[in-house]
Amino acid sequence: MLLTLSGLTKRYPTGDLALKGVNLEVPKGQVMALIGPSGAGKSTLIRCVNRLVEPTSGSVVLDGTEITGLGAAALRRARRRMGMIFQEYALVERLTVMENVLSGRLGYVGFWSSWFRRFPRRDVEEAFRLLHRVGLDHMVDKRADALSGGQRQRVGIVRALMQDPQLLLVDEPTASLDPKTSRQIMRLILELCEERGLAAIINIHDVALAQQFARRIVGLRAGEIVFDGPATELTPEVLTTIYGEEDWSQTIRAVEEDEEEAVPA
Ligand SMILES: Nc1ncnc2c1ncn2[C@@H]1O[C@H](COP(=O)(O)OP(=O)(O)OP(=O)(O)O)[C@@H](O)[C@H]1O
Repeated sequence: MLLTLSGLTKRYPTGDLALKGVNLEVPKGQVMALIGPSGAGKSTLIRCVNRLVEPTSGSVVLDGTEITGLGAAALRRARRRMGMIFQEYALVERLTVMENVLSGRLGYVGFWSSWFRRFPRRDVEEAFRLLHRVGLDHMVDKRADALSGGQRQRVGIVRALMQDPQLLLVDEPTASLDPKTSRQIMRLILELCEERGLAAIINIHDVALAQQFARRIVGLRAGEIVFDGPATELTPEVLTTIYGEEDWSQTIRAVEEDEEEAVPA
């Protein structure tokens, strides 16, 4: 098993119990969507995996390494195996696309080399290759603040992949994107995971998108897993269990199949 969460619990200093003993296993190469109402604990769960949020109790084991309990240096090494993609892109605005992408290698490159922005040639070549893959090779020298939302998210994806991770932690990747760009970004993440045998946990608000792109769906409600199964089993009854009473006929409308490529030619 690539990732095993056992009895994962998080109580914030405010007293909020955000996770109540979550058990979850993610095999190598599996892409999983995490859904649930606002405040269910989705972001907390994702952030507990790499200890951006410190779990109160329970354990996180990644590929045999117990993440909980690692000291600072070992945690830094372990985090290289987990690529993180945020909703808000988290790019450095005044740096170029290439500089933002190469910053994904900072955990590997020595302090002084990175200070002088000297990166090994193979890192630069890999960056070009990945930027080409996501359709941004013509934008390497553009500043991050000159990019559209979808382009920024692609840079964020490439930066995460530069670490050569085993697991992607993806927190609301489409929250600030229009519906068409959202589908392109989700498709791109799925394709890249497939190509590279990468596992992913994707926290996503949009149930229809989750259903369209992820085979496995995990539903969180008030800090507990209340559904774990294939997207095809996400019935109105299940959605009521996750979100409470509502009219789901609109939400689980068949998402119209669009034939666009994830990356425009
Ligand atoms: N830094 C924090 N300090 C205190 N309480 C927090 C903190 N972050 C989250 N919480 C609380 O923990 C619970 C879970 O929050 P979390 O952000 O993980 O949920 P979520 O499912 O990601 O929600 P959303 O979909 O709205 O982002 C909520 O009750 C929230 O108020």
